[in-house]
Amino acid sequence: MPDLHGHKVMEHIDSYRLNCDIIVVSGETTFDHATMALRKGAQDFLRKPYAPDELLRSVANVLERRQLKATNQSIQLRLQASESLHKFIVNNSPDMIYLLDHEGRFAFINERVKSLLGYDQKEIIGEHFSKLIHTEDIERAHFTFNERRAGERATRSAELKLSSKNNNGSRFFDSGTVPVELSSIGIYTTNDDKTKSFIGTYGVARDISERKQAEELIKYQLYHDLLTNLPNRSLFRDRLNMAMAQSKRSGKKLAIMYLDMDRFKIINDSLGHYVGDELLKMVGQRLRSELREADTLARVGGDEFNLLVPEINDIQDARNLAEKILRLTLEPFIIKNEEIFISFSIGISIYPSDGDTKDSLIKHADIAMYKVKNAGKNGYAFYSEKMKAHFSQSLDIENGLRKAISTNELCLYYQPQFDINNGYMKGVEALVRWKHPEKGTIQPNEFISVAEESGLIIPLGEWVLRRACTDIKRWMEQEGISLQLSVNISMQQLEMDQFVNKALKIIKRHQLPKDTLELEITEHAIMQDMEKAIDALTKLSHKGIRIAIDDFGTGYSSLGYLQNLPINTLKIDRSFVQGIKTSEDNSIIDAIIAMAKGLNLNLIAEGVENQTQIDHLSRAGCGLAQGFFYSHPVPEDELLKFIKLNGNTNGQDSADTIVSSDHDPSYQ
Ligand SMILES: Nc1nc2c(ncn2[C@@H]2O[C@@H]3COP(=O)(O)O[C@H]4[C@@H](O)[C@H](n5cnc6c(=O)[nH]c(N)nc65)O[C@@H]4COP(=O)(O)O[C@H]3[C@H]2O)c(=O)[nH]1
Repeated sequence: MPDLHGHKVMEHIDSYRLNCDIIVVSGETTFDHATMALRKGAQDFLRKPYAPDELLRSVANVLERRQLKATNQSIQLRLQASESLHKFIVNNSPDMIYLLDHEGRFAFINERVKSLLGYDQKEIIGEHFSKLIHTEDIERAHFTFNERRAGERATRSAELKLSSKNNNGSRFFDSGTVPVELSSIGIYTTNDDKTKSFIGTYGVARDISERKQAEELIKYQLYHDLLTNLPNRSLFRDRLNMAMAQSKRSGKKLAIMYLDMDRFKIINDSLGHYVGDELLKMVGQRLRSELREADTLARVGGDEFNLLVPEINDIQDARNLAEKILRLTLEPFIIKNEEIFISFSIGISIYPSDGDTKDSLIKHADIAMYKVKNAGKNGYAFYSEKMKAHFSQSLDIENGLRKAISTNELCLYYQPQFDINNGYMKGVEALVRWKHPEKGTIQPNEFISVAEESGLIIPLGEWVLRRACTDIKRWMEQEGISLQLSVNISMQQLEMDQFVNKALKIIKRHQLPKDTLELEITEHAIMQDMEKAIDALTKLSHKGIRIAIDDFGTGYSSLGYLQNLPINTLKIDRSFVQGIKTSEDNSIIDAIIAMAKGLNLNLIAEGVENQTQIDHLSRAGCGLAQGFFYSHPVPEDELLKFIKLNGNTNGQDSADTIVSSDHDPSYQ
């Protein structure tokens, strides 16, 4: 190359990064020249003159090196790819992967530590594992890692709680804490003498927050009422157990309150289940917000709540709280723009004086609550031993009555009703009796109230109505007797949505003439739910069923409400009739009769026992009467015997015989 220096050629090759190897063949023989050429990238330097073999060897060497270099490069590339693949896999693992040295310090941790606990990897490398363990679990963590040192096998996985960097990660189950399932394997090296030395720990920690959350939810559901989010019966009993143990130690009393929402069923039935549910939620919230942290309010049934008040000084504390709860119900609850007023019947039992087991305390509070219900609701009562005797008696009656309805132990007696002026029998009132196989005949006063409390009045009332209609229909068809029939119904029956339809069905099936049946309901019962009463009674009245107000004068004694009700008859209560002693001093009963006449209602006096009463009633203008003066309630056969004897069907003849019966123990 006469015009170009070899170095220039090499610079050119270098600047264009030409993929070729250079062997310099030069006439320059100095050492400097040769090193310069090699420094600039020549693979070999041959001095001229050279032997061809020498050049061939040099080319072969360069080619061989070139081949080796290419192989080396490809191995390196593969290694790099494999390393980044492993790095990718490790760092993108859903689990935290770590390596501890023999002192328990992190030698490696994957990137998962950032998303899981908020730390950068470099903040953790070199730190002791305890930095990541929640303080509660430090001891367990040490145990886990030490256990691993005892053998080569992986430890059984342990559940631990880790702490996050900033204790406010919202994704964490319990703020700042991440539950993990951790497994670890000891790493050992084999010494020259074949013994093994521990050099560290390799392990994986898996986030189990979701599983724990699900477990926690299941646990919550087991111990809470999901509608109100209040504790349920199980949790209440647990807390009561604990509170009793605490009371035993401290010597302080505790109170249990059994709260039953009055008339919830009616609200639920009339306004619908949505309103009922909302009401329960709102009631729970209102009560809860006024209680102390340590008190436990639980929902234990549809409309029943239990309240545990631990550590009271004396029963005055419980009294104050019960009064406060009743005050809280004075404000209405507003649901769907509707104002709903509620009240509670509250029974209270005190530990240790009213029981030393949780069952007895709860039961006694329940008994006291029933006492309040029977006394007119909306109040509270403390349990007493006397209540228990009454309660167990009621329970016996309830159980017996339940059986009696299905085994036909009930029967009907009939008490005739007479026209005062001519003595004609106009109708009969059906009165239920319980023919107890051991106790003999039981009077309704002993079981009607229990039937009402227990809800048994519904099947009982249905049985009475059906049987009375069957009887009167038979008398009409077989004996040619035509009488009016009075049947008692209770408010609970009226409140039942299906009652009207059921009653109409029974009457239709028996094809009773219009106006034959008169349903009697007490003034007091109507007042319990005036709206419902008006609605149901109006429907019945439109179908030709007569309505009578029983025990008139004992309730509100106001005629104002009567104008809204489809009433045909007022039954003057026995107490007024029995007040008639002489013919002069009877202003109250005279006023009642005058009012009824003013409203154009039929009047029937109950409990007439003597001629003086008859005379006065007749003078005052009361048309009908029933009572022992004429007849006690009698069984069907006696009634029919009397009618046959007197030919006394619906006012054809006059009654001059007093009907009596030795079947009824009330006859004297
Ligand atoms: N001292 C006295 N008492 C007289 C006289 N005349 C009648 N009585 C009694 O007065 C009660 C009249 O029935 P009530 O006012 O409807 O009062 C009834 C009624 O409220 C209820 N009852 C009876 N049967 C039924 C029924 O089938 N359904 C419902 N819901 N209640 C019923 O039980 C109450 C008591 O019934 P009974 O024991 O049969 O008592 C009857 C009757 O025996 C009298 O001259 N003097």
